[in-house]
Amino acid sequence: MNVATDTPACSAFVEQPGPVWRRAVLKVGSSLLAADGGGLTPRFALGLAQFVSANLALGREVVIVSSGAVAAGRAVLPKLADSGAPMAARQALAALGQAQLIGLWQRFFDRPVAQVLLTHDDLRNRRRYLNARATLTELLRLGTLPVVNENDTVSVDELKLGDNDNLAAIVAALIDAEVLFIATDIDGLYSANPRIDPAAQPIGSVAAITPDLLALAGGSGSSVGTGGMRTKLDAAAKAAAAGIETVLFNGTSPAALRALAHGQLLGTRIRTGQTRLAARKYWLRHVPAVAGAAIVVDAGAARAIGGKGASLLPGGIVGADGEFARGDMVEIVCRDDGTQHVARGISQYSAGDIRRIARRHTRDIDATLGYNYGENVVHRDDMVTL
Ligand SMILES: Nc1ncnc2c1ncn2[C@@H]1O[C@H](COP(=O)(O)OP(=O)(O)O)[C@@H](O)[C@H]1O
Ligand SMILES: N[C@@H](CCC(=O)OP(=O)(O)O)C(=O)O
Repeated sequence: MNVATDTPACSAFVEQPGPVWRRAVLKVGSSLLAADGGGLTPRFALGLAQFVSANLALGREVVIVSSGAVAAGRAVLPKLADSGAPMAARQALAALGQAQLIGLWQRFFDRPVAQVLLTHDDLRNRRRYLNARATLTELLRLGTLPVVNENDTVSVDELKLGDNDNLAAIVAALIDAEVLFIATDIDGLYSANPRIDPAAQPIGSVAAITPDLLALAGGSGSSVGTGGMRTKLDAAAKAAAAGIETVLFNGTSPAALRALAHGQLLGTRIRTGQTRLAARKYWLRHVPAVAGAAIVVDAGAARAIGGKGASLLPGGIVGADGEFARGDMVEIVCRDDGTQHVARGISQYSAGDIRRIARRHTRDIDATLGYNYGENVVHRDDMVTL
């Protein structure tokens, strides 16, 4: 197997302490997986897989967001890559390459690799967002390694996320990760694209993603990459808004991988100071609730939510006002002693379902509805008290 050599620019970055984390997303770009310009190669994937394995062995959880399906597909059917139907051809290439991509990752791990393909709609629609979150969380609980990609085969241009840097940031927020690691073919963020400007200076840490900073970021440096540094900074901004730190490092560099293995970092840390909890609570406090929608609870549930920060279970629910869907933001009110606004949060069940399971034990949800989305009608992480 080829051993990657450090790129000269790597020495420009100074080693610094890396983040402390328990759950992370690792985004791996096509530039690393199809590095030789042909199909997929294990050349750099192996080092990244070792990084993942070492962390899994420490009890940490990792979701990989992996690009490379289109590049892999191109190698399977080179003629298709040059044919005249770009959209359908790209989608066909993604379908061909995706199987190879999962095969590549599975080679490195004893634990099962789970393929998760997401579309823009899955992440926009709150119900599907919650379903994607539930599936990914379950896959982690089961000890599998989820490998996520955009479902390029069904996403047409207008509906595409388009780049996996942003998809990875959304997935990081979705699973409540502490860190988004973006492995790419360059050592980190520079003051300009160093492939074009040899005077470009390394930027080891970023505390705010400003328009000036975004202006430094150029496009992709390879024939297989999408978006270049710009989409990475957009992704870092998205992650930061959810209180998640982003780390950019060179997945081709043994020195960068060595540093990570020792809890250090050679690359760029993007931390804006927003904590995850503060970001989530801010969002929960400010996203509009469905007009006229409320879950009505009894005084005991109101006390448990307000005093102990408990999740809301069906047993403490009296009823539901208005109409809302699973995934909607709703008020939680108590009318036992006048009307008291207790909290607001994301309901795991629709208004109709809640009316049917109100006052029942959690174990009866399945028998009552014929399905269940878990015992919590509103999970405490999805709720802010008022
Ligand atoms: N300011 C910058 N700092 C570092 N890299 C930059 C900058 N501007 C543009 N780039 C380019 O971004 C590329 C990485 O993005 P990309 O090719 O999309 O890779 P990936 O496939 O890993 O997503 C680098 O190889 C580099 O050419
Ligand atoms: N979903 C596409 C990758 C899109 C993308 O963002 O690529 P990259 O810039 O290499 O991370 C694929 O698997 O080919």
